Amino acid sequence: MRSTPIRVALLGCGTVGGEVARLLTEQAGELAARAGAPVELAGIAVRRPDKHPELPPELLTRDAAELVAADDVDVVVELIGGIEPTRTWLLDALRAGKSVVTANKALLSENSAELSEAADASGADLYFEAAVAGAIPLLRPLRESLAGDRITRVMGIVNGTTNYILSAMDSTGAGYAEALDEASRLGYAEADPTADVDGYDAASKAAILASLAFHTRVTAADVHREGIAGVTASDITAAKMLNRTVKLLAICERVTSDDGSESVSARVHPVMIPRAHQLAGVSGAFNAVYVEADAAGELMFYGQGAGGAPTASAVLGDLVAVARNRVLGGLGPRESAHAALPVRPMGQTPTRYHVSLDVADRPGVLAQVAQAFAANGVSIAAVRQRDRLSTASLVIVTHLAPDAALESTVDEIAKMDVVHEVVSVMRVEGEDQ
Ligand SMILES: NC(=O)C1=CN([C@@H]2O[C@H](COP(=O)(O)OP(=O)(O)OC[C@H]3O[C@@H](n4cnc5c(N)ncnc54)[C@H](O)[C@@H]3O)[C@@H](O)[C@H]2O)C=CC1
Ligand SMILES: N[C@@H](CC=O)C(=O)O
Ligand code: NA
Repeated sequence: MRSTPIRVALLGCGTVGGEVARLLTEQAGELAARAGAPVELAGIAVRRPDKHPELPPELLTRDAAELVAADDVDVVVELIGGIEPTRTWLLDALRAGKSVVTANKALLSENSAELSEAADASGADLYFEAAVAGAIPLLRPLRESLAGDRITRVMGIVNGTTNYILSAMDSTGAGYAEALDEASRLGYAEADPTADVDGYDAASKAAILASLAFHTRVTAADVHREGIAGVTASDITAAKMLNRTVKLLAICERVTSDDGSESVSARVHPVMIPRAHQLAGVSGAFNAVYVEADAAGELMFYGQGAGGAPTASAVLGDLVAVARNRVLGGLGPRESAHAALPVRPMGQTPTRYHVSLDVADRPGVLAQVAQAFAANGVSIAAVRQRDRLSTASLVIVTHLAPDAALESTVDEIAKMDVVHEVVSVMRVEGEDQ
């Protein structure tokens, strides 16, 4: 084993950073054996040193920029979050040839091109396994194991906080605010939990997944985003009546047009899925992601998607990889954006809708509603009555159609005199058994 240590600057010592500091210290011997050199903390940047009596005081600093610039730092592990000043610190580190390990999906989904270019220019590594689906090894399989395959779809639950809330609403009927408070207390939520509930966090992750899967630069701004704030008790009830449940999904697809041209679609929104679907059984802060590839077929990745220790596991895996590269003189995977596929707008993306309506109880109403679907070119897969005793409740599930056509159909229906209330509208995935 090499005796010269790999020196690590740790930026941030909160939920994830605290666990990284603990594991780095407790498992120093094991990590050194795996990395081929001792992996040592050079310093830890924190906001309030007095709040960290558990850490050696000589390691603590309030000056992250100075720590990043220190001559004896080889690797910067960033666990603060947000765009600035972290972007500047990480660019400074990479430009100085220091490798970076980060869990910061918000930053990566906006600035990964700039960060990757800085890493390439100086011959440094940029690793970010913890940024998507916490502990689950997902980005490494996409970047490395599947580098020889053609990925067509990546779909899954990538936000633990919203999954925790939706699971609670579905199983115990717990209130939204109560479940969110609990998710924050357990360390799953972002510092500002609107990033979770409004879908920003999942959209950042979708951008990272789509970029890696389709070898194309996709940013958070390219991802269609809807959060769970609009999911009502009526939606949950409507889903239950269809033997379905509601999940917030990130869906990244390679779409081939009739002329053979390819594009990328990336979206995050609530979806009704059958209870028999494997994603329906993923509850609490767990995440699960399906990957479909031409040769590999269907793969599923499942595990803890949030929380201090699970996320720290992914960070430490990256840190060992970076340390090994330093010891052996190699480099980790580089950005792969050669395909440069265009991003398809949501309106043109094929989706399926579930629409639940309260309508006037008289003959001809169903025909009138069905006509609105037909006029927009949307074909209906199934119609049933929500309440078996009344013809005044309709549940319609469509076949695939461009999302914009489905949206205009619903707008049209909502304005009809015979439609008393649009009880629930949600996209659907998966076939009923
Ligand atoms: N908590 C989780 O389950 C997961 C978090 N992440 C990401 O990991 C990163 C960290 O998340 P958490 O640990 O949950 O956040 P956190 O809020 O618990 O920790 C961030 C820490 O950074 C400190 N900090 C803020 N500004 C600072 C500055 N200028 N200098 C030094 N320290 C500063 C804060 O005081 C806080 O202790 C974020 O990018 C987050 O998105 C990724 C996956 C899972
Ligand atoms: N806030 C995030 C944390 C992990 O990425 C989540 O809830 O999934
Ligand atoms: Na991961």
